[in-house]
Amino acid sequence: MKNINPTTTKAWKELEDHYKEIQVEHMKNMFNNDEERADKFTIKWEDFYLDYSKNRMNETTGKLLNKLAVECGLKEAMDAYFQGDAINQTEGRPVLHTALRASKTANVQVHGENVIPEVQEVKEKIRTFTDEVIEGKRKGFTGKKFTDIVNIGIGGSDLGPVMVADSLKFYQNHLNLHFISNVDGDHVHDTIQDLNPETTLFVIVSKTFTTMETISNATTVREWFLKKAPEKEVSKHFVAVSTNLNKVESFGIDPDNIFPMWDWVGGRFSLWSAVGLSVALGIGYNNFESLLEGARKMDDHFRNTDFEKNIPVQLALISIWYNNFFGAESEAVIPYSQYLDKFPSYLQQAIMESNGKSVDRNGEKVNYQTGTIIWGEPGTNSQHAFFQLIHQGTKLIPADFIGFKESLFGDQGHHDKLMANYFAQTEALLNGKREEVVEEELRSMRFSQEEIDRIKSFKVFEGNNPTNTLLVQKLTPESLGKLIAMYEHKIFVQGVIWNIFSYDQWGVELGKQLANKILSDFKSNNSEGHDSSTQNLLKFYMN
Ligand SMILES: O=P(O)(O)OC[C@H]1O[C@](O)(CO)[C@@H](O)[C@@H]1O
Repeated sequence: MKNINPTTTKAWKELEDHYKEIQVEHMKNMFNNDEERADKFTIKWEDFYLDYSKNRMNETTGKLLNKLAVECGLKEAMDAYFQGDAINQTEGRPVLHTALRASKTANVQVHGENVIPEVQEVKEKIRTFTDEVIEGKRKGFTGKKFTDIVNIGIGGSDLGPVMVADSLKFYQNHLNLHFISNVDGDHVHDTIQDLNPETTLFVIVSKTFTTMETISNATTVREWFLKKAPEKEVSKHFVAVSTNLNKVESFGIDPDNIFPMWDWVGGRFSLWSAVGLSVALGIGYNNFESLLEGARKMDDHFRNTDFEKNIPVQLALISIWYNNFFGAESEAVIPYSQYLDKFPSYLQQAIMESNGKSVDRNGEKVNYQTGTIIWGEPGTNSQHAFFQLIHQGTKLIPADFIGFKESLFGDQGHHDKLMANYFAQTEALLNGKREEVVEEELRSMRFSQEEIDRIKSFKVFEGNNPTNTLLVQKLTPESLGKLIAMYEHKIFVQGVIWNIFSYDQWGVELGKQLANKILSDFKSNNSEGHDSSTQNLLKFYMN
């Protein structure tokens, strides 16, 4: 991979000059001056329709952004990513979540060995296990069928599975899924209080099996279970997903109940592995396979499509355009589906843990902005919460609008209302509302000229707010797989151009270390050795 400071490329310099022209242009005029604009900035692929014409860009912008990608060596980097080069250099590992959904006949080499047969073996294990639990062949210690599945994990070992389980709830079978992540005891106790140990299966997910939150929650749950069942029955009710087989066994989990994962899969990209076991249990193995199939199709699209028509590449470049040239700090993701409620928080980890870096691949401090802040909520709820700021605030907030042509329950009346809002918002953000229109409207409502002059400025919308509109046929396991993989590849492209390592997360370590120190301070009632603010707070807490 090339280690190029993107600001030193020719394309960057040209984009800086070009920005000065675009910055003062209103998108409304861009549409008025070019009848074909919408078609030019649309990518149709499978059941995805991406319209990115409502962005503050023209054809020159597109060309320069693509040139930037070429100069930063994106194509070579993509080859390195898919073929298993150790692109996670600070941890010396390849980044191969794509291998988890590759076809059976693929050949992906890690340290000279094809990993696909191993991946297939674990998938078979997931299939057999989930079928047995769903069909009631695998039973609890009193011979009853399982009714509840509890996933215990945090970060990538929670957010991916919980988001997918929530998003695909429509496809869920009779098993009830629960997720425990926070080390807050109220989370675990609130969850287990209504559960029956005889019919509950616990899936402990931790890549390292050392994470404080997960091990604490798993231990609490195990103690709770042992109040009702003898020790030997743990094997019927506890399974684990991890790379750390020794630690799992010493926790007391039967080796047959361990689903391995690999260090070449990052936690926040691991839902495609056995980390998705709870999902497979909840929606059945075939639906889980469809999720993977969708992601594989997006991998193929990303790998084999020219940059100009490549969905993840275009989304990444547009995001860089706003982040690095317009100075936008955040991006909103607004799914028009209540089922995608957890999608923005899933993306927060995926995007911010990956690209929230300030040192480049040469170990130098960067002199440009990197990772964006991600936030969002489903439409239409978000419209009644924070859209005021997007429409009339002082900040530029590019937004992705994700919608579906078909609703799942088929209530067309509701769906039309939902989608009317989805289309209306992007139109309003684009066009805004001019002063003359406001005046006209107030006049027709019989406001006096004096009143009109007093209030009209508050009712003006400048518009020119950028959005990407992604319209997908229907929310299915396959289309969700495509959607997640689309953002995964967007993350990759941005990391390449920003010349940062997207697949480590050293920034979360310091807090963990200090928490362990403070925990031991509690035991000895010691508040010394901290800054005076922390010291005062510790004293107040401990006394
Ligand atoms: O799966 P583990 O090892 O318990 O780690 C959980 C999470 O902790 C992190 O390392 C840091 O938050 C994430 O990257 C990871 O997804």
